[in-house]
Amino acid sequence: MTRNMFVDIKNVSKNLTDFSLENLNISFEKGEIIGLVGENGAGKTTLLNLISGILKPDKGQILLSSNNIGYCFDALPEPENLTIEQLNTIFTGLLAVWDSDTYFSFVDEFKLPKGKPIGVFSKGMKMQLNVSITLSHNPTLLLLDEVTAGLDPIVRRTVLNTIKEYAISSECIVIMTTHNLEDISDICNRLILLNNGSILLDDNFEDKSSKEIELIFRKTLGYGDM
Ligand SMILES: Nc1ncnc2c1ncn2[C@@H]1O[C@H](COP(=O)(O)OP(=O)(O)OP(=O)(O)O)[C@@H](O)[C@H]1O
Repeated sequence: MTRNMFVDIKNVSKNLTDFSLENLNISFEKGEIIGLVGENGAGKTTLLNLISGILKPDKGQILLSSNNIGYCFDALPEPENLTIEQLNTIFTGLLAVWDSDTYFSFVDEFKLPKGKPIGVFSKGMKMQLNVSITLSHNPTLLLLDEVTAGLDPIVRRTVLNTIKEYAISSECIVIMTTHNLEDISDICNRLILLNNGSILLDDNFEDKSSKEIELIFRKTLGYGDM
């Protein structure tokens, strides 16, 4: 699949009560898997919310090549009494782009039970379902907010591999926030470090270890070596 995809953020500012993101300029292109890192409160989720349209910029504009966005929040937002099968029925009715076959292929890959209420799922199962839903409407832009937080090493690896495979086969843009620098090392090819609403570092890379990324992170933020 070849698609001409971009996200273009131009002179964007957003003021929240005690936080502001000032005059942000940045672009993303197809094939990029961007790791968005920064300390707690740096503005990572705010930036994802601006890109997705959940938040509107006070100034500037955000241009997207497509509105088919897959936004995976850090918790499963669907009602807990529903089952995987019922969710399929709902999304089939709601979304013209919903692909049931893809949905059930992810559900089967993750070995998730289709008839149980999702509220009884473990954290890892919920995140695997979250990812399955996010990838089942052929999104051209994936926004992933801390999708590996609290996952055991095996589930984390499965989730990351699934995201990477989707990113490569669909040539979409992935923007992923994480506090785990191994996630960046494992699947990303671009690192963005946000601090207090500003971009401190924007680095394209191949094959960097999480240790090397941590050193860059610490150096850029002015912390000494460990
Ligand atoms: N709706 C809102 N109204 C007011 N302030 C907000 C709102 N949403 C976020 N903020 C503030 O904006 C700042 C950035 O929050 P954000 O969630 O974007 O940070 P983050 O980098 O994702 O943090 P974390 O790593 O802890 O998840 C914080 O100070 C937060 O309190």
